[in-house]
This record gives sequence, structure tokens and C-alpha cells, in this order.
Amino acid sequence: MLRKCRASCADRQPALPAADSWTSTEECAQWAGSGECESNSAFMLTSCARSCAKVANAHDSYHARCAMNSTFERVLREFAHLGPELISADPPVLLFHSFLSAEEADAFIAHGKGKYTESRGVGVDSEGRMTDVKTEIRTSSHTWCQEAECLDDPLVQRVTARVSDVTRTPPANGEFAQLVYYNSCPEPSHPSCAFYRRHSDFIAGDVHRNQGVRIYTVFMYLNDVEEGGGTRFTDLPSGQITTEARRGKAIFWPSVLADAPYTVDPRTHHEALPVTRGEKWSMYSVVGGV
Ligand SMILES: O=C(O)CCC(=O)C(=O)O
Ligand SMILES: [Fe+2]
Repeated sequence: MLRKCRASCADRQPALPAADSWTSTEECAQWAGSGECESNSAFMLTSCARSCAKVANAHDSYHARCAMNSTFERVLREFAHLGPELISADPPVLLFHSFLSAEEADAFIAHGKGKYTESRGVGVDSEGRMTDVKTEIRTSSHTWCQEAECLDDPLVQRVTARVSDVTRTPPANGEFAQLVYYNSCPEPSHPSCAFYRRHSDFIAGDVHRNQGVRIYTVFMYLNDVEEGGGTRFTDLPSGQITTEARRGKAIFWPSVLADAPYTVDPRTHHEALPVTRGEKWSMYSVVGGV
């Protein structure tokens, strides 16, 4: 597991043995660091167990971090035709300037029309089950692309395959695409505004679901919003960034820490700003992985 499923195991690493049994911890640390845990394992794993476990943990978290970072690096190299721009390096946040064609965006708008209902948040019911709850932080409307009419549409399938290629996760790890609609309001603080205040897409309870916790989001704009409606990353170490709602653009970011994929990364909290002119059709695809 630790070799083949590093990312999944990274924050489930076994507790370190209390101490090395060899008389000199410094010697153990030195030997472990120079590869003796592999080349002289019989001695090392009994006499320097703690030092070997420390080195193994460090390797695992390094490789887990690399897996996520290499996904973003590879997108920049191999998906140049989608116009990727790294708007934050750590945590990685990618803006695609042309992720969807006009035809694809229109297909999603058409599939959602007439089906939108008030958006809900995730909560827990009186028996402790996960459920939808009305929330004050989200006033958009949404629907899901989950019926055959939408799922079998070749344009939809093309986009699902693209999300899978870009995120390097199998389509089975993706949730149904969520189509999100925001009406306009006269000014950002008006009670009729549709918004989604600062939040993370991560849901800790997803650990029990087949596709695992949400590790990535790919968020797509389906139309040009005349004014407002951008997505603001509120907690990036480099400062806030707001992307504009422009047809065909998409943002791709992780919701979890690269070396601890069960732990939310608070730096990618974000919010959907109210639309003050026009309306906003958008879609998000979240991918679970661990
Ligand atoms: O509409 C947006 O700009 C972002 C929406 C969002 O964050 C969400 O639906 O989780
Ligand atoms: Fe979100």
C-alpha cells in the first residue's frame, strides 16, 4: 500500500515506533538516511526501526505531494490547447482560458434549463445521516447532469473525458456534473442576490463514499456574465484572486493538501460573487480520489 497508494496512505501513516533500540540514535538516523533500511534491512528494521519509519514517512509524503504537483505541471505541458494559466503555484490553481467549446457550453445550458431548484448545503440529519440542508451561505439554484438524456449526450461525454484526462482520475471517481445558475440582483448586498459565500468543496463525510473525498474541482463558466458573478479565492497565500465569469473558461484546483489527501486545504476556500448584470450559467465537476 505505501508504495502503490502513497497518496491515500499519506495521512494514515502508522505511528512511529517509540525509539530506536540501537544505542546511538544519531548512527541510526545516519544509516537510515543513506539507504541502509533497504540494503541492510534485517539489522536496521529491528535496531533502528524509528529512524527507518521516519525516512519512509518522509519519502511517502514527498511522493504524494509530487503526484498532485506533477498533475498540474503536466497540464501546463500537455494541455496547452486549453490555454492553461497557473494563477497560484502553491496551492496550485489553474485557469483554463478555453476549456469548453461554445457548443459544449450550450449543451450543458440546455440540459439544465427548467430543472433548477434552490441550492442546498451539506448537513447531517437527526439520525446522523448526511443530507441536504437549507443554508444561508448559498442562494444559487442547481441541478445535476444525471439522467440518460444528459449523460448520453456526446458533447457531455467529451467534457467528462476531458475532466478525467486533465485531473488524471477515472470518470468513475467523478460526481455527476452539477449545473449552477445565478440570477442577477441590483447590487451585491441586495437580498435577491444569488451567491455562494466562502467555502471549501471538501466534505469530510465523503470518506465513506465509493469515489472517496473530493480532491479536485473543475469549475466551468457556460456563458459570459455582463457584470459580477466571478469566483474569488479568498485565502490564497499570495492574496485574493477573482476569476471572471467568461464562457468556456474553467478553473481547476485541489480541495485537499497534496501530502494529506484526507485533510482540507483551507487555502483554496472560494466564493461565488453575486451577478449584478445578466445571469450566470455554470457547471462544476468534483473529483474524488482517495
Ligand atoms: O459559482 C462559482 O463561481 C463557484 C461555485 C462554487 O464554488 C460551488 O458551487 O461549489
Ligand atoms: Fe465551491
